[in-house]
Formats: sequence, C-alpha cells, structure tokens
Amino acid sequence: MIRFENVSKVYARSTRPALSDINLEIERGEFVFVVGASGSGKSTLLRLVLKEEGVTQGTVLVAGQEVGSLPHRKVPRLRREIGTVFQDFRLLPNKNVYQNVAFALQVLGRSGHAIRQVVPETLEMVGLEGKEKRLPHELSGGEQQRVAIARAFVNKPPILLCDEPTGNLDPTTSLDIVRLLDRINRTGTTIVMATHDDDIVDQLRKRVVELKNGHIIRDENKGVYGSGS
Ligand SMILES: Nc1ncnc2c1ncn2[C@@H]1O[C@H](COP(=O)(O)OP(=O)(O)OP(=O)(O)O)[C@@H](O)[C@H]1O
Repeated sequence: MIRFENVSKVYARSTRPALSDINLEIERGEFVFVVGASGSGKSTLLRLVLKEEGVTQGTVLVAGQEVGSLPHRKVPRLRREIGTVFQDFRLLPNKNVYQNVAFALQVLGRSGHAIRQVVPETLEMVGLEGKEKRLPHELSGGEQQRVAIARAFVNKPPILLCDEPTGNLDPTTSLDIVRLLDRINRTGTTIVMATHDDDIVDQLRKRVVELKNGHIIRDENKGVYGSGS
C-alpha cells in the first residue's frame, strides 16, 4: 500500500538529511506506529506520502503509484485516498460537527443524498451522535479529535495518516482515540500514526518503526515504544 525505496529527503537550506535511505513497506490493512525523538523525521515521512514534500532521492509508492512522478493535477486524487489527522484537530471553527464532516464530502462533489446518509453513520461510529450541532469550541479536545477522525474517514479512504493525534489529549482520552483508530483499522483501512506517546504504543502492541536522525533503527511487529536495549 505504501512503499519507500531508498528514499532520502534533504530540505532546502538544510545540510543534514531529514530522512536517509529509507526502505519501508506497509501492507494494506496494517497499523503502524512511527516513533522517534523530536526531529527524527516522522512528519517528513508522512509528508512524502502526501506529496506535500518531494523526495530528494528514491521512490515513494502509494497504492502502486509513484508519488514523485505524479503530475500536479493528479495530486488531489492521491490525497482523496489518504485521510489525515493532526495533533491540533484543524476543524473549521464556524461550522458545527455535522457541517465539518459533511464539508469533506461536499468538496468531493458528493450528492446531498449521499451526504445525509453517510455523515450520521460516521458520527455514530466515532461516538458523536447527539453532538451534531455543537461548534468545535463547545467540544472537549477528545471530541474535537473524533470530529477530525470522522472527517478524515467519511469518504472511506484506504489510508489514514495520523501525526501525533493524541499530542493534545490526556492519557485516558488518548487511549479512547487510539482505540477508535484501531476500530477503523479493523474495517481494512491502513493506519500510519506518528507518535511520542509511549503508553499508547506499549498498550496497542502494533508494528513499530523507529526513526533516529532520519534512519530506521527498528522495525518490529507487536513492538513497544522503547527498544528496551
Ligand atoms: N520545512 C523544513 N525545512 C527545513 N528543515 C525541516 C523542515 N521540516 C523539517 N525539517 C527538519 O527535518 C528534520 C525532521 O523533521 P520532522 O518534522 O520530520 O521530525 P519529527 O520526527 O516529525 O519531529 P517532531 O516529533 O518534533 O514533530 C528536523 O531536523 C527538522 O528540523
């Protein structure tokens, strides 16, 4: 589903590579935690998948398509295949819960009929039924993140990229959010989650890819946050 072949990324005005010679294969339906210290390259890895940044060397493939050679006009189609969830939720502040999620489908040109069917289903799945009319500032952080997840998932993308989705949440709420992501993963969605949250990684026991200074130093199934070495 996602493949990195000998990928390096050096940002402009930077001497040290953010990623160096990364080889990584993530199969359809996997749940992968990407861990590592601040600056180790986690966000850069996600940005390359989205073509928010280009590679300096190597190849990134998403669903068999080479992202680097994708013409600009095809980037929106790539991004439709990939839901994104961030630490800071990024909700539209003047739209209510329902509208935030519906908007993601409106921009894809979905019919009103389809939207009226799928938005309530998705809000129920993430546990927000009854809160449709609330504005983001009337929700807790955990609820706001549920809206963001509903919005990312409402068009059923095959891939969900999550960059520190629990970074602003307390431990109990964080665990609820990751359990929700786990449930979404069980519907067949591939999930890649960059995180600093050791408790979450240790509890979920998924595949763990650890980055250090832009290198993969560990890739372990049913892994824990620290290598224990
Ligand atoms: N736009 C940019 N221009 C120049 N250097 C950048 C840019 N974005 C990131 N970097 C550098 O690339 C390296 C990797 O950064 P990245 O954001 O991928 O790390 P990270 O593991 O996601 O960190 P954090 O956990 O703090 O979010 C760092 O050295 C960072 O300073």
